[in-house]
Amino acid sequence: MLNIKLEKRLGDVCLKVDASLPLKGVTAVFGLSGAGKSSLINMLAGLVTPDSGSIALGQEWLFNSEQGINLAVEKRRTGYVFQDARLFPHYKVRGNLNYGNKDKDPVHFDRIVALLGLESLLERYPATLSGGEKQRVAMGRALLSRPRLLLLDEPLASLDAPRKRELLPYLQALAEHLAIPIIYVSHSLDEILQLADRLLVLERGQQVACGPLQQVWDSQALRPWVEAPAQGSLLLAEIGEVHPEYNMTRLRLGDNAELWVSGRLTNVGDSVRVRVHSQQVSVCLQRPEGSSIRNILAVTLAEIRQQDEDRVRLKLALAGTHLWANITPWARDELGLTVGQTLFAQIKGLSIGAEDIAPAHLLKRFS
Ligand SMILES: Nc1ncnc2c1ncn2[C@@H]1O[C@H](COP(=O)(O)OP(=O)(O)OP(=O)(O)O)[C@@H](O)[C@H]1O
Repeated sequence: MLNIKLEKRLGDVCLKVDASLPLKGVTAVFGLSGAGKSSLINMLAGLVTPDSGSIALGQEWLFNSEQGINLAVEKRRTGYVFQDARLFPHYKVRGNLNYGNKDKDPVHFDRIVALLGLESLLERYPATLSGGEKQRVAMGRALLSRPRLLLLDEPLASLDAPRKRELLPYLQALAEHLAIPIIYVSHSLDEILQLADRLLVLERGQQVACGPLQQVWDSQALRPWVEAPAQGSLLLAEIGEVHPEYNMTRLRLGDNAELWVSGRLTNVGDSVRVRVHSQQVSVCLQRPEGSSIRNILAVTLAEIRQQDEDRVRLKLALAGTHLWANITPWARDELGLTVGQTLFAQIKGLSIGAEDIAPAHLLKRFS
């Protein structure tokens, strides 16, 4: 495990983290600006010294205040990728990749180049690369030093939306193939959904949650920062078949429940996690007939929570998990909802697209 137990005063903020992370997989660190995300990974890298605590990577102490251990940056063997790629403009991509890399193993070099799709870029200068390509080179350089821990500080933050979409599959490939812990700082839940299998949430330096993504997503920890339209449930599903006539795919949820989503997912049998926006879920007392809505699921009302003046959140038990629906207080009163009753949840097929579906290989492996 990567065991982190740290305290550090940073001006008005006291950063306090106590987390135990697996030695594989992506842990996203989420929090508002100033929450302490960068300070945390700077402490893991050895760039900032904690006031007290310890960091153990497997059997080795990187830092232990009681034992007086504080491994130097270069001895920690962490790879660090910043928001901007920080490449040397006068070196070609090949030179940038090899910079500071004493290990000249060509097999390792080729593997990293292939993983990040850098083959055709090797003889180009950074000035000729897109923002996404530069970040791929920065990741390659970090990985060529064979790090034991990879730290990514909002690597997509400086990119526009198309470049972000272009880089995501490479990050997903890293998450799948690297057998080291990856700490990914982000304040984008979309990115976190696509990449992370664990989530650590910081609020003004305090760790308010740390655990498997689905668990933290479902807890109250994220609620204060997620605007109502972005609220949603994360469900685990298995890809079923593509519709023979329409551009839609069936996902299997368990207990014979299924969900039709937009688009064609052809990896039948693969596990995915799927986000269902709470605003896109409505409920009926009887199974509706003649509806345009493709997904009508029998659910049990598990909880009714008044979120604010305008919104009531319903927790709906379904196939061993649950789904959240946002409705108005008026609808709650008119339907006379009570906990324990059977309802029919309706979810538009069009409301779940590619950006809501992410591979769940890591989640499956570590759960
Ligand atoms: N050396 C320092 N001395 C005093 N205060 C500091 C120091 N370093 C960081 N801080 C403060 O600690 C808090 C956390 O900073 P940090 O950069 O870690 O936050 P962050 O979550 O990464 O924010 P952002 O998303 O804006 O990058 C901020 O209020 C910052 O001003």
